[in-house]
Amino acid sequence: MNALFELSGLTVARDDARLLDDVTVAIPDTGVTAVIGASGSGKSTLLRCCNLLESPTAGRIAYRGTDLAEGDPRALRRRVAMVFQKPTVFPGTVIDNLRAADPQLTPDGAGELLSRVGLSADALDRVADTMSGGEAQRLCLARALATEPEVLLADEATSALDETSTAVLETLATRLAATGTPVVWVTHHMGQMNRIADHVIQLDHGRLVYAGEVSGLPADDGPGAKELTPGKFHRDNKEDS
Ligand SMILES: Nc1ncnc2c1ncn2[C@@H]1O[C@H](COP(=O)(O)OP(=O)(O)OP(=O)(O)O)[C@@H](O)[C@H]1O
Repeated sequence: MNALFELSGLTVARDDARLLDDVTVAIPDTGVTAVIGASGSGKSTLLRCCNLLESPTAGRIAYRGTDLAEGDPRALRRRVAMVFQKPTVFPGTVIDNLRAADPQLTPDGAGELLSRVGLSADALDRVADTMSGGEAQRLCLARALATEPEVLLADEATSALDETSTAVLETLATRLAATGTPVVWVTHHMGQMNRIADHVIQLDHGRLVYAGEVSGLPADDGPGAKELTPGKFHRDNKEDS
């Protein structure tokens, strides 16, 4: 299997706590990989390491065979785009936001990006901070796609969104993956994992507890399991069963 990201002994320690503890795993270079686990299990930290927003205390990450520590973080982030739980729009209009990622973007190109995330091209001249949370998140996704990234990382990107916006983002993720742009998607929701993911990485207290296909997850966590309750995602937690 070709690895998109290869994590070797990845450890992140802060204030005597191990946010990630000796995680060794290869994230496949195809499809959607869901990163799951209870609140505080280290999902965001893992994703942030993949984008050089966080530095490991020990271990290494290779991106398509090249050690991330050897690269330029800004150049990497154009190739490995990331969207976060809370959308952050820049001052100015929608097209200003998109041009922050690609200064050469034409109005037609910008309209095309908006249509990919289910926003109307009429929104190009809207003041970005007047958008609803769901619209702002879609704009952030369009902005992330403006650099034509090789990979999309999404950290709980739909957790504050309504069903319509969630469905748009999920569809986009699976389409991106199907057209050669792998997606790594942090989620609390087993339903969402089942809808979009091909592969899963499961963390528990900073440690890797499962990596593989969705169908191979243990019954408690696998297809059909109920939604995760933050802080209650442990296979041996009888309250969850
Ligand atoms: N800079 C830091 N210093 C100390 N502890 C931190 C720091 N950043 C995160 N943590 C702690 O590390 C743990 C892992 O955090 P992380 O955000 O990676 O988990 P998560 O699985 O993404 O959680 P959630 O699902 O709630 O977003 C948490 O207990 C968090 O409080």
